[in-house]
Amino acid sequence: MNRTDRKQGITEQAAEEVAIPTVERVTGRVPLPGSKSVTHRAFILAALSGGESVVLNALDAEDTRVTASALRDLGARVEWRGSTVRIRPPHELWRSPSSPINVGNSGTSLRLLAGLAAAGKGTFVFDGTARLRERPVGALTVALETLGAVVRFPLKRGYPPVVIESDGLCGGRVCVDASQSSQYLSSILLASTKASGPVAVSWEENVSSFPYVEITLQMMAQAGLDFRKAGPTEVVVNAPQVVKPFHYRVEGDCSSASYFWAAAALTGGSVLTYPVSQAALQGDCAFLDILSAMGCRVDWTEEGVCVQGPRTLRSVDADMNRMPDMVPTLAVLAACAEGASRIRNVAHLRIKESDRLRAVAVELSKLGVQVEEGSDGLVIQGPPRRGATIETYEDHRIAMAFAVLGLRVPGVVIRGAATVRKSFPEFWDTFFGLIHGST
Ligand SMILES: O=C(O)C1=C[C@@H](OP(=O)(O)O)[C@@H](O)[C@H](O)C1
Ligand SMILES: C=C(OP(=O)(O)O)C(=O)O
Repeated sequence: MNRTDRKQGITEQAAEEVAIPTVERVTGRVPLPGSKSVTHRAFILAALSGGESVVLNALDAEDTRVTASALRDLGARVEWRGSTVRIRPPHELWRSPSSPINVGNSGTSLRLLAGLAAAGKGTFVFDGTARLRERPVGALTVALETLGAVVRFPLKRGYPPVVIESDGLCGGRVCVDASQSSQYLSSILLASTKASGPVAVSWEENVSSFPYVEITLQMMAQAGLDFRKAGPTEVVVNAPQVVKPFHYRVEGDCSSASYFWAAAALTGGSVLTYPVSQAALQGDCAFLDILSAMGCRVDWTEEGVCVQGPRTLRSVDADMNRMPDMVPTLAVLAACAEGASRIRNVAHLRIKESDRLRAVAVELSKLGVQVEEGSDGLVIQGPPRRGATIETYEDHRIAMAFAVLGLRVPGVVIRGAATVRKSFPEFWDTFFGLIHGST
């Protein structure tokens, strides 16, 4: 792909290989798509409502389309116009689709929808890509069984395809093992609102990615659902409840913003991402604290947040358990920082779209960066010494993070670039728009 092609719009051409030009300083403004996590939850809360709800600024990407189409399979009416989505759940309980519900490689869709379906009556089968079949769901189904569902795994115990037979969930007590994924706990919390009686949902302290559970609880509260904290690791959800139909505006996606913050950080430039506010629900906004620790200047404005990169990035030692999706972004910054950086406590990165610890380690090594791969983290010591063609393992976050690194390292080519469609279909247009306006 040459520069002229790039100007004509990468996304339309679904380019598989994209060469990244180096840029002196990246400066500019970047409009953000709606948050993926908030969009998934807004759709599911709409499906729990008693009439038509409207979701504004919804993220239109592969994964949120997966959730929308699964809700259709379950009998909801979903009308998508631009970034406005109208959802009306069926009058009766969820219907059992005649064929498996295909959730692609969207872990959030699989886990949140499995709970939602189990709250209905019938037989529900969830399946997806080859990679999804390697992403576990067993601890969630154990919790659903505690609440009365019957679960089968036709291929491999604990992994999709998963068959859920349910006659509705009962009330009671359930302890969720969310050490592999917070999505199990989010799923049980949402599904519990449809149980036949109140559900005391508890968890161990080792929940991974806990801020996503906080998004779930905050959005349940915004939707008017009744629940109370019964201790540091327990919430009692009142049930059965119906959400009042609502209009909801989705905030900008902080995880998508991170690539542009990183572009400023790596090039000593300055990028404003908007709309996003300090009151954002997403835990990934805390990535800004890490950028500050690395020497960036972070300024919140009325519109959004501006990141300005330093002359030299400082290394960090960071526990990234609470924001796993930010690890590829942090890894490429660490590769250009002074000294060795350590990324800790993210074993759950091995069960994402790719094994992200392995993918980051292998691809950084190709660039001549020294990387030590541990069972649950990485030690990274730059600088990158050469360009290379980067494999993306069908993982959108590997594609976007290494594109940013290419702004500093001559000769980086991203192979499998179209994978960004999972969470950010306009990524390449936004990225090249920004760098063409920069020096
Ligand atoms: O609930 C969510 O919206 C998500 C939770 C996180 O997954 P895990 O809890 O499995 O780490 C995150 O990685 C994913 O991108 C979105
Ligand atoms: C892990 C991710 O998503 P999911 O778990 O929904 O597939 C992600 O977007 O990085």
